[in-house]
Amino acid sequence: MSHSLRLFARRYRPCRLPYRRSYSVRIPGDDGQGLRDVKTVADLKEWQPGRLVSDVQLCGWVRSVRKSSSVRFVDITDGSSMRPVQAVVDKSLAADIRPGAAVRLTGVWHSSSSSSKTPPSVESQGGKLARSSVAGQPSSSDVHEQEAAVHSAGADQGPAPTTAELRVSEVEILGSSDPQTYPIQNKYQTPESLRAISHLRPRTPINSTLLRLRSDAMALLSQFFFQERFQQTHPPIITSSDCEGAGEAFTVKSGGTTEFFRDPKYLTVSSQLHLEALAQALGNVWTLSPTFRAEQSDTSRHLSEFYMLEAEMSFVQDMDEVMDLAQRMLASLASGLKRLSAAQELEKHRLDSRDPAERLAFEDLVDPKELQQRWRGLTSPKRWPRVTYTEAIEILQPVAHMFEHKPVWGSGLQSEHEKYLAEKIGYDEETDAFLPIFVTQYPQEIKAFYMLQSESPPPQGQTVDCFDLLVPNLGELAGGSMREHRLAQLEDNMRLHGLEVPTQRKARSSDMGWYLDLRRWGCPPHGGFGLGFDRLLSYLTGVPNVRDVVPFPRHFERCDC
Ligand SMILES: NC(=O)C[C@H](N)C(=O)O
Repeated sequence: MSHSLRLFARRYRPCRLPYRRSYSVRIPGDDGQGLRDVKTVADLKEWQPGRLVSDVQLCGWVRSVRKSSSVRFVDITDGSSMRPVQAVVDKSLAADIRPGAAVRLTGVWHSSSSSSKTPPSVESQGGKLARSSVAGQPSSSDVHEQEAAVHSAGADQGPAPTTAELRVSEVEILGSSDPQTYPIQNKYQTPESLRAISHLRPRTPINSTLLRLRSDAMALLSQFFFQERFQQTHPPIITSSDCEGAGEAFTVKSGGTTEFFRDPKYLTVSSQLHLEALAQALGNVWTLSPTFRAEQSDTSRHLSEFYMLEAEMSFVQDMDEVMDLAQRMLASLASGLKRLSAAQELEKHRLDSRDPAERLAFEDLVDPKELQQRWRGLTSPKRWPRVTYTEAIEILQPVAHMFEHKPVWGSGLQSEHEKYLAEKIGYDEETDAFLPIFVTQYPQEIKAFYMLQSESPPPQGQTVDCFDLLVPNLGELAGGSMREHRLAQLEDNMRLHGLEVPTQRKARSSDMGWYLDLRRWGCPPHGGFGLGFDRLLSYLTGVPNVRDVVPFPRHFERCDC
């Protein structure tokens, strides 16, 4: 090594980065090397070091404050668990600890039985008595009272067993809050009223848990596809085509007077066409991307901006393989979620909730028995039922009087039909479960131009190799198909659907020439599906309105912040 190189090497010798904790909980002596894996409130609540530990630092938001004559019982959350952790703060230090405030508290962590001051019974705004569970000790897990709502009561009583808590010696207010104006109340707030404050809604216990479940689901899906050797890809959001057939597109406009991209462009209604291009290079691909539809449907199932999970498989000839993948993916997701805290907390705290406001919030969700039937169906080892569209119409026609729209071969299935089929065909008596069902081979005319014609259509008319995945209450959760991979047939399909078939490839073309190109060079048989991620979450959690599983919902006439 030359002298100058040696000097350079010495000067820029790699050194260990100084370790800075960026977690909400800090345990003294933890050098970040994983000696103690206590990083969040969720970890802290579980932590049983078997001794008192001083200088524990806890950052979080105050969920509630309860008063006794000498101390304040403060519930602190950092968003990592549905239930807060309890901090006990001397009255003299607690003046600015208010619901909603961001704080850093330092103190001694007690995780075993010791003597402590016993707090009062507390009464909520609604006048209902909120009880604590452990020998009269307020526990972070069962009462959530606004400071303003709490009546100071009773003298201190003798020693009692305690739950885990931080006995605080130092208080820092990192972001103050005025409880008189703070819109998140510890009383029941309807889903509609919370939707009007979507920037604050995630601070409520159920909504923050739903967002954690959403995050868990994304991680599990990434893991699933990674193990299946699918490549995760990023198809574009701005696209040149609005004629995919999936729904009304939003047009993209810049502020200026000229057309920014020369031709009109749109927000994507589905990543499928671009995924097909990527699948022809990478094999099997998937994405979980924002998708936009300008439909004016003001229903509990529709959003203008939603996340769609789409997968595309190359060298697949049999649509059963695509449906098998969809089933395997959902089963793996549901069983993975069951092992993680967000789903477990939603299930457990629905049963053990003592706070009247929280109980009311849980009552807004689908009945727990039905929810269990859904999860049992999703994780069932049985193959989910598969019926053709023609068979589905035959099932629906004898009960046509039950529906507003007549089930007729050649027309699309209405959501009332889909829900009926899902309940009728999907219910598995043996396991008391709702298996999702696949309805396959719809008439060609009512489906998108890219779908492959079925080889043996029914006498009623031509069908295509496609499927919809239906579940009770929600209807369509996913849709997929085999794609027409032959150029001439694809062009015919486009004409049949009234789409212009581009004759020449033009530079910067906004037509479908690029999509036809894919058929010109090495296009194997392929197929895939798209699944409404937000709908899936609403199905899994029992949240009846898809607007409540999305942090910032956008839908017809609403795009608040
Ligand atoms: N990737 C897919 O198959 C989804 C389909 N393009 C749809 O929008 O329903």
